[in-house]
Amino acid sequence: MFLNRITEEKRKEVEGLSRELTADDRRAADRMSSCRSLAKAMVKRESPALIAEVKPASPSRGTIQEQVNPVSTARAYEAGGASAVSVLTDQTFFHGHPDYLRRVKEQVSLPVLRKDFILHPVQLVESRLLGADAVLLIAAMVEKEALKELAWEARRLGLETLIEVHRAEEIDAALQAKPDVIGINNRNLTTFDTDLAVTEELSPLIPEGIPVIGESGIHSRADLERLSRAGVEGVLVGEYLMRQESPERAIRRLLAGGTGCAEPS
Ligand SMILES: O=P(O)(O)OC[C@@H](O)[C@@H](O)c1c[nH]c2ccccc12
Repeated sequence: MFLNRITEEKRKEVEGLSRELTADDRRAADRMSSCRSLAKAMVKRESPALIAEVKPASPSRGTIQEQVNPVSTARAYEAGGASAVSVLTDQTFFHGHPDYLRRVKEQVSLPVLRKDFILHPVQLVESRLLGADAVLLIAAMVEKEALKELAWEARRLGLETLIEVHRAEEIDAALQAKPDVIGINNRNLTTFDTDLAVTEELSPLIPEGIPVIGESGIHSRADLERLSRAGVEGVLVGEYLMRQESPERAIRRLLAGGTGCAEPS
């Protein structure tokens, strides 16, 4: 199962990081601060706020974009009107890279979300050093107490948290960890089935006052409107944007209406 494989892989990375990060690195992370807020960027205007993702590949789709230039992609996202950028830093399954995040943070002025599989605090220190403003935590990946501790440690380091749920049973653990943003993943990380109905079912179960975003499987203006009707403040879009010749125009179309059709390539 995918989550088990990824957990195994991440445990190895955690061992490496624990050896590599020096006491100086850890002190530097403690002193860093961020002034770009993902949660504040999720305020609802006419259409939901858009988090645009730099996603070179995925386990369900294989390679999405062969030659990725994370900086020009993120710049195009910003120019098109995205409210935040998400950067996959996992190399093994998503062909991302930690350095992509560092470079994107330097070159765009939007809040930057680190998309990876975090199960140990040392990955939060690394995220802070890379310049992440927020990190993804996946409720299905860790026990309830561990989720709380990771979220607490993230906050201590000045990182916001996007806590992701896919099943109603995970919502309580997510809320107890006091996330800055809740993400409802429309994709099941075991079967990779993706269904926008997941956001429609779970969104009413989340109390007011915390920004909610719908994640995965958004390919058109109609999809975005559907999630907007389900009450989300934001949406997270990866593959669709990575396949567009002009991600900038694609975002404009998603946010401003139009046909929602993919551009001819
Ligand atoms: O490419 P899509 O279908 O637009 O999905 C983006 C994003 O939601 C997806 O990449 C994602 C959601 N949760 C994750 C957790 C880890 C890695 C990736 C993800």
